[in-house]
Amino acid sequence: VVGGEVARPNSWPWQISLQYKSGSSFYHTCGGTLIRRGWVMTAAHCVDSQRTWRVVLGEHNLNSNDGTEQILSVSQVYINNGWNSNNVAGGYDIALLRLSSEATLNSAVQLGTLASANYILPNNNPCYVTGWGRTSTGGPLSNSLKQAWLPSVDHQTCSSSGWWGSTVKTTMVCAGGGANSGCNGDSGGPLNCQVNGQYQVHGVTSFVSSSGCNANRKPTVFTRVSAYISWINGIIG
Ligand SMILES: CC(C)c1ccc(NC(=O)[C@@H]2CCCN2C(=O)[C@H](CCCC[NH3+])NC(=O)C(F)(F)F)cc1
Repeated sequence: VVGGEVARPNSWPWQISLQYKSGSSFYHTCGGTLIRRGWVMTAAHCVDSQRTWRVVLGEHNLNSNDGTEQILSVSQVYINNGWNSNNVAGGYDIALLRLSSEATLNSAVQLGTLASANYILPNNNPCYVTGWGRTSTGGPLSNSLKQAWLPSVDHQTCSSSGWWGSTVKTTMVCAGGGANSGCNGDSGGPLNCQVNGQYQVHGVTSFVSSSGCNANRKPTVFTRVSAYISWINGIIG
């Protein structure tokens, strides 16, 4: 997350850290959202390689014991059939992770509320991007979970010339486009938008400009969760 601030610990209790094993250690690689006690939603591009994954719930500082963490392994990865790892602009950048055991819900670990099927955010809807991703283009990951104010940008604006043009599809959500943005390592995490006074998960962090995370008029692009509700329900039942 570029810009914004460190979040109050566990104030986004559905945010998870997706980590992969290398040697005898695990490393943060992506974010995700806890959507059922045994299921996490993330980005397909986060899990389209063969690795040993684990999910950390109730995380705040990646490098210290907050006392609220629950570490669960991943028993199955479901990548949307439409995903093409050579074409992030094609969309379908969404995956589900079956956890090997169920999360315990408490003040630090809660389920995210997903957007309603087919719901389209109006322009400039209040939203926050959250994650442990780079804090500047090419910079380091954040030790602590960050949040940044990132109002939605409607498709008409986001797909116009000077913005993303035809790279962005209607199955995506844009947000930001100024000084604040998501950045590498925030992938797969939630775009948290306030609808009817409730924070709901409307996006899965998918891509930013390769010329810079907070490039002007290149909003952070998210998979539009409301386009995939039936796919999600078909898998988690
Ligand atoms: C032109 C279009 C197809 C296109 C648009 C944006 C990009 N962006 C990028 O490649 C930048 C640079 C590092 C990773 N990255 C990204 O945007 C990666 C997704 C890469 C998927 C492809 N392997 N996503 C993120 O960093 C994010 F924003 F989700 F946290 C690449 C291609």
